[in-house]
Amino acid sequence: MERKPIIEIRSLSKTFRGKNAEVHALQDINLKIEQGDIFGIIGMSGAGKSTLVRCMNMLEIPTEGTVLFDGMDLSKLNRKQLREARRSMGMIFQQFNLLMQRTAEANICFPLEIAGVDKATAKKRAKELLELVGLSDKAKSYPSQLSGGQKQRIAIARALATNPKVLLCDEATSALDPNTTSSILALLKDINRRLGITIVIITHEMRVIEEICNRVAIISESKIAECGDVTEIFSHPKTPAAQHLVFPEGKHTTETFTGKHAIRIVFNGSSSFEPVIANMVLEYKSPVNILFADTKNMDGKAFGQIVIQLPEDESLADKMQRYLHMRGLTVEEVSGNVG
Ligand SMILES: Nc1ncnc2c1ncn2[C@@H]1O[C@H](COP(=O)(O)OP(=O)(O)OP(=O)(O)O)[C@@H](O)[C@H]1O
Repeated sequence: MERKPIIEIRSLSKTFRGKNAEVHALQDINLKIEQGDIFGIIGMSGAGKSTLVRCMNMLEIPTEGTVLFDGMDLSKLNRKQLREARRSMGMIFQQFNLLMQRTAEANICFPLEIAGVDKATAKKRAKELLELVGLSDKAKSYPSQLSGGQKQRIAIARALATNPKVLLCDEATSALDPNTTSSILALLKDINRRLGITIVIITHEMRVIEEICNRVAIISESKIAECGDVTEIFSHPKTPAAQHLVFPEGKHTTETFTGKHAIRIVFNGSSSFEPVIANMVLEYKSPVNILFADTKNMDGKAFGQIVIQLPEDESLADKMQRYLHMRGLTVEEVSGNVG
């Protein structure tokens, strides 16, 4: 059953007009982000990711096209309505953007003060949120006294203060070390599960998509190159932009397979990361030649591809192919370049 889109983008383009030149930052973008998604938008630097996320809350006004938030066309709202809609979309940034002269607690209270919430209620909410992000003991600390990961936790608490339906994250982990990145991603996942908040993540890091997203859009040169379930895109990247992200340069082989019975095994997450080829060799007591391999283990599931050369013997090669099929793997004969 299709869930309701919380954000829908239709035929969106954004052109920046400078004195001498125009930059087409986004061209004909169409996207549906459904309620409860952790939706990743990945692309190289300059691809248009930040512009896209800023168009979602109208921090950037699209040149053409429509942004529907919870069914409302944002371009049709008056200023007051747009302010209200924006309160339903929290945002966090790479550089945290905390107010340095305010304590952690006062930073979290800030959007509530702007929304006209009384001080006591705002403080109570800040206390709950500090607990949620695991920093109850830092209420009175100033940003300069906090680590990067702690600052991002405070920024997340602040973004959640007004009970948003969506949390927009613009490179939220790019300034953090790998361990801190993991802990922030785990917190975002927890927020998504416990509070049902839809999360949109802009990133240039594959690991962010791998660790927490269920849907992904790959943006390349101002356009959406591919969009879909993370498992589907990772197992069958179709466009060069997606292939480049999933199997980065250097991992491709330029070798040409001319021999008989070269097969490509695609791991699409439906099988666990068991040593399937080793087991097959043991079962049939005949070696196979691994010609190319690029697999990754995500959540205990295997993704990627391996190209192997099966034995010359037709009936044995046939049996081996069936063995692999039985284990839920996609197997196809290849010749030529597999990269
Ligand atoms: N305010 C602006 N005025 C003019 N050009 C802009 C403006 N903002 C972005 N651009 C241009 O639009 C293009 C897309 O930029 P954007 O910041 O959205 O990319 P990005 O994918 O987020 O890249 P990065 O990860 O490096 O931030 C770039 O060519 C950028 O120079």
